[in-house]
Amino acid sequence: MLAQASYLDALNPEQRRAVEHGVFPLGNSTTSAPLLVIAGAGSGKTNTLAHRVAHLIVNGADPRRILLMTFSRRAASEMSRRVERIARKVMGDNASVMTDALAWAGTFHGIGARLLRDYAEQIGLDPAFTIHDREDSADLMNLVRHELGFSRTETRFPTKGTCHAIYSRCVNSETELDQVLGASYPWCAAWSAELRDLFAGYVEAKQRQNVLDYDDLLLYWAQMASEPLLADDIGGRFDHVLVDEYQDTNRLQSAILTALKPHGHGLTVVGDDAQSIYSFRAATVRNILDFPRQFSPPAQIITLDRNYRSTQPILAAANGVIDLARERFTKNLWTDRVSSAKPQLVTIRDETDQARAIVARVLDNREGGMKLKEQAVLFRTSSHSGSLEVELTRRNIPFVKFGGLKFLDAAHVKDMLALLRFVENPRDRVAGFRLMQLLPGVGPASAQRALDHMIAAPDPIDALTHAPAPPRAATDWRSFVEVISQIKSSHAGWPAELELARRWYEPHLDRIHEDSLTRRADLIQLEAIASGYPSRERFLTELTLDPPDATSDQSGVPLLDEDYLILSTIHSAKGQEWKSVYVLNVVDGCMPSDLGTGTSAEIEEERRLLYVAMTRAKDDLHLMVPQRFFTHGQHAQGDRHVYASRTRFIPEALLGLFERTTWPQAPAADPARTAAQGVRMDINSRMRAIWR
Ligand SMILES: Nc1ncnc2c1ncn2[C@@H]1O[C@H](COP(=O)(O)OP(=O)(O)OP(=O)(O)O)[C@@H](O)[C@H]1O
Repeated sequence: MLAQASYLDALNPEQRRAVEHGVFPLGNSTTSAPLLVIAGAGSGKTNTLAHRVAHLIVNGADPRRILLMTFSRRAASEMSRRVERIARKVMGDNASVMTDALAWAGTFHGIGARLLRDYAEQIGLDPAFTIHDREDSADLMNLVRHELGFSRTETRFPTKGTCHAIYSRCVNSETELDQVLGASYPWCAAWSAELRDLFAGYVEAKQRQNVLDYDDLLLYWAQMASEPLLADDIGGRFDHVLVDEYQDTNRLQSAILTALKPHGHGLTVVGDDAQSIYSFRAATVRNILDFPRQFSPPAQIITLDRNYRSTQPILAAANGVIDLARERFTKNLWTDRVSSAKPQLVTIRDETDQARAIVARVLDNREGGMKLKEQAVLFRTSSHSGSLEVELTRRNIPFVKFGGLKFLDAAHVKDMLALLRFVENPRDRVAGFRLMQLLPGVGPASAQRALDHMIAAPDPIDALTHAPAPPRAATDWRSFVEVISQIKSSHAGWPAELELARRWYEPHLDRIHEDSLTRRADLIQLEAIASGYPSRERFLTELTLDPPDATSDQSGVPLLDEDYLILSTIHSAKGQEWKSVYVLNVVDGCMPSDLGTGTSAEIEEERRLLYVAMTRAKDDLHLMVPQRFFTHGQHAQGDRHVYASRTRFIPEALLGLFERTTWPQAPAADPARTAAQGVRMDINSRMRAIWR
């Protein structure tokens, strides 16, 4: 007998089929045939996956043998919480014991890092490897580029960021360098031979320093899984492997899955091709399309096409937008949430008015009882929310911004993490370079000498202790060496060592940054975050792979019971929903972005982005169309205002799906502004007249 299933009653028949697929009675919960759930926006994908995991556990699956991979750490912990809530209905307090044991829930990269440490010895890795984020990787690329003399070439060699992006594209999409250059970086094609040398040098440098970059976590994992015995061993650790947001995985990720579960037993993937928005990270929608036929017999497909989130008019408009996509696989969504309010297409003068219009609307909603937290403003690029942030600050309206500058991107937070990373792995040159150059009197040459001295030694920290101090930095050098050895000898222990690190760093912080007071607050916050991790290694790994979202210029994420408006890039809004949603700058040049209008594949991805943004709204959707907006120096002309037109993704034929409004509601109501618009002056001739 299956464990009582009344907790599944709220699910619709398709969701329920997906949840119950291949779940066997208690004690016999082994494996099931592969399952693909194609789930449209708001069709309860996350809900269904959480129920499936709970259902597996309730029916005897061992939570320690469930591998659950999500797109972000936030999504993984949210999923674990939901699983517990569902399982609790059947198991009572025992549920938390079981869900706490869901140790293998995380992102692909995070899980990869853990497995690589577990198998390090067998694959020739030192398990104490540290992980470079994208900026560190670009810095290391830069060091190698410099060593090879490419930074001194006559015509300009691609920047470190571009070099790293090309490298990353090659390894993630498993594509030859020349092909990547031809397709995505034609202006760098002449540097093919040098780039090849650079990438070879970069790989050797990483290995000498015992560091892995983001891409390596998948690349090494895929390599490890290409050895059948190891693949078998890793695959054998898990009875069930479930993957969310499968549309945003790349070829390496699908190769890893196939290697772990060649017959697809126990494998469940969930995704929506209409929401695929990460092709710039080499994600490929083909992973979803090809999934069923990879197995024999093919995977079972269950489609969820009932949307529970949005009202019918919002869904009709979103369907209209995605209907115009060149290629589509999922069906249109339907809902029974009736409403007479169509989504609004709001024409406004410029970005300042856009901000004022939104604030007015947000406050109106709040008057009507809708919390700020139930409202979100979404945008294509982090910089687009500038005017709005000013308006909100001016009006004293609290907000939290997701996406864009991350907490960990702030220089001072990176400095502290570099210190911990250097203790963890003293061969990590990027970390060492960063730290040593914080000391007054230490430049690149003396830092390089010290690091060279260390790299050859069997005990690099001991070598550092005995290295001669750079002549102009004697005192600072001594306290630097001291703090490194103190943390290394772990007298303080984790996480207390962070306080040691901070005390060492604070005088440098005060010297380097004028706003050191706010930055200190970030460091305290970092200590609070650290206390949630069992060890220095786990803290560094998890934080590097999936940094917290809050920006450092706020005083930290507000407490849960406070109310605040959500500002988010569309990419970071993935998987979320709000009662009322405003989308900024729904104009050509922003959506599609100026940077994304190259190929038709890029344009299609921009269309899906608008679709993702629109499908976040439950009751109320406003698409803002400023007639003038400000672009940042991508063009020869630099920063400037341009006249914008409504996005091409909403052509005339779709206008009937929207209510068209302007703001301020009656333009004539502001006679001063209307009058001012009629004024024409010739200041040039007045200026000339001064001198004649
Ligand atoms: N069977 C159901 N009955 C009622 N409401 C449901 C049901 N399934 C899901 N929902 C509700 O629908 C909304 C969307 O669910 P969920 O967030 O799981 O969707 P999703 O498919 O992950 O969305 P997206 O892919 O767009 O992020 C949630 O508010 C959820 O509570």
